[in-house]
Amino acid sequence: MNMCFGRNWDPNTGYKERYRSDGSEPPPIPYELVSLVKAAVQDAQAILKDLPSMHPDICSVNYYPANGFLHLHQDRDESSDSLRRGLPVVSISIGECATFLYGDTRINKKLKRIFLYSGDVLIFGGKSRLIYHRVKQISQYTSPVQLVTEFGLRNDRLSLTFRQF
Ligand SMILES: O=C(O)CCC(=O)C(=O)O
Ligand SMILES: [Fe+2]
Repeated sequence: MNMCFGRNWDPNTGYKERYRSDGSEPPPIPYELVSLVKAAVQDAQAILKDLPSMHPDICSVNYYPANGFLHLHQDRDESSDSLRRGLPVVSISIGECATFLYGDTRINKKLKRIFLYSGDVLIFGGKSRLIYHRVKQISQYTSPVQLVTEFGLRNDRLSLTFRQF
């Protein structure tokens, strides 16, 4: 399940439809999140000197239930300029831990694996902008207790993925 801030993006139609299915435009990305994303990229640039800066104008929110997953894909619907410059994709994980596979190949057994826990920020850009990636599975009972008790995010995961069109 997917919803957007900033620009409308749909896994099937990409950025073609400006309006959402109810005819409304997506709300702007909250500025606190824009600042957080820019600060995360700046922090990463301290280590990866040639990681380009970006100003996010799209935030896509994915909801994963306990049995959720996301098939192998590249994020390549953005403008050719954004892709050519390798403007980073920044993704923030909330809730249950995701097993995230990635690599420069579609061959499943060659993909690398990382675990994305609640609060983790994943950044890929520069020459890694077009990596293949997928969410293999969601692990239960890995969410911070506070998310469960205060927000009822039980057995679920949200990811907020920011890009510059
Ligand atoms: O949920 C994630 O961590 C990845 C999301 C993703 O790859 C996407 O929205 O394109
Ligand atoms: Fe993606």
